[in-house]
Amino acid sequence: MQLSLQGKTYVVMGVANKRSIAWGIARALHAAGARLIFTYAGERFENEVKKLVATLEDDTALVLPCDVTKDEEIASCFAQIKEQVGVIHGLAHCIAFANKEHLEGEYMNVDREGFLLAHNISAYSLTAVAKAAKELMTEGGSIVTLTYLGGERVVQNYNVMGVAKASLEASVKYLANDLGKYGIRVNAISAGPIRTLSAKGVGDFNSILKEIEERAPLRRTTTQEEVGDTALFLFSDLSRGVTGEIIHVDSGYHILA
Ligand SMILES: CCCCCCc1ccc(Oc2ccc(Oc3cccc(O)n3)cc2)c(O)c1
Repeated sequence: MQLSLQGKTYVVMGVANKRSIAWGIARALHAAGARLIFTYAGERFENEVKKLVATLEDDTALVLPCDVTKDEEIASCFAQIKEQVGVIHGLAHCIAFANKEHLEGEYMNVDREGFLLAHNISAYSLTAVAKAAKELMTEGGSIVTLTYLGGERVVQNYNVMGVAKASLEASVKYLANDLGKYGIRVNAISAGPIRTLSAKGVGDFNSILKEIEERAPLRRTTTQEEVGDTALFLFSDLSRGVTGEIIHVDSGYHILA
């Protein structure tokens, strides 16, 4: 058993820039020899993603648009992937969104539209892409998504994103149950806070980084590379017995009261 992904193909959804966790995952998979397909949502990310992918010097990589709020975009994206590569061995789902004004202050300020938007993009999208990816994972495979402690217990300001992450984490388990018989595993990485473009949308982000450096068992914050390495484990055969699991890569912070 080993960590090599030579001859395998993975879809990485959600790279926005070089600080994205998705990019940390992509670099780990690339280093292990995987072929990568990237999807992004919104024209504004296309150039940034293509520039980043070019640095991998892998001309087999593909970059496709995929707005996960539209079923027809998911269908056409995976139809293109099927046409170009045929079989995939896994998918990294690094997609979430909530309106910024609902990511500070009181949770119950959220309205119906904001609640549904957060759940549509941050929770349902995993189920939607898993359904499409399953058809291409004819040799089995592994699906990994990203979650955060605020989905397990109250973290001030995380608010509706926490409620959506609770839904995402339950989805991981129900999808693991459905897909196990097809040889497909479904897991989540619960990452400690990392200064990404997304993190800019959450209120009082800086104070939580400081608290982690002072109190987390490892006395330091989480890095993109650490998350990438755990994702590599979850995509490799070394984790062949693991499914429906949430692995915390957070310097141990989640064990504290
Ligand atoms: C108060 C909690 C501090 C730690 C938050 C760690 C974290 C950082 C970023 C995370 O990912 C998102 C993704 C989208 C998101 O919604 C956004 C992001 C930017 C602008 C905007 O309008 N919405 C908020 C967080 C995430 O799920 C968790």
